[in-house]
Amino acid sequence: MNIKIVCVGKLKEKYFKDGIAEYQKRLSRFAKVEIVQVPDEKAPESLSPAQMEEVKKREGERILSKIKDKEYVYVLAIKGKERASEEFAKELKDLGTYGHSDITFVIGGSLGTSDAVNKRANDLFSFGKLTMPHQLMRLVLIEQIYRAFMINSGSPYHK
Ligand SMILES: C[S@@+](CC[C@H](N)C(=O)[O-])C[C@H]1O[C@@H](n2cnc3c(N)ncnc32)[C@H](O)[C@@H]1O
Repeated sequence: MNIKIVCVGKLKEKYFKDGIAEYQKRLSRFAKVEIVQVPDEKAPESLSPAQMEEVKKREGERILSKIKDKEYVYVLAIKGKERASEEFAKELKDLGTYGHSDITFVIGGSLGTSDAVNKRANDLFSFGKLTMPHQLMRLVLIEQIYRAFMINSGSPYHK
């Protein structure tokens, strides 16, 4: 399975980089995991609603340019569908069984994802109602992907 995580902006903190690298290494026996970072739109702190939409639109265009038609796309969104880790694991297994070998996850920038990105999603995936910083979300997501593979392999990692 080929897993791609498309995200906005460069990771700055070493502790995030180290955590993500650790799970990427652990996942390498199950899947090829690629992390694609698109540039964030430089903008002042205070923006009008129209300017915010414009930032999301521009970042969205960069995100969409990294996604091919054949990819099954989960867009991470607070208002998406929540599921348990076991349900997510089964979904990933089923996607593989039914011929989806290219799975892409999208994490929006600090303002979230554009309508165009949300429309491209095969699934809007919520990790709960809490708003997480997009950089932390990368680490949480990759751990959950690893957990899903461990569940599917019957490992005691998932208790
Ligand atoms: C800082 S959040 C954006 C907040 C923005 N107000 C919104 O509602 O989308 C940045 C990105 O992290 C991801 N994210 C943050 N918290 C999340 C959650 N609880 N579930 C799913 N994705 C989340 C989403 O991809 C989001 O676009």
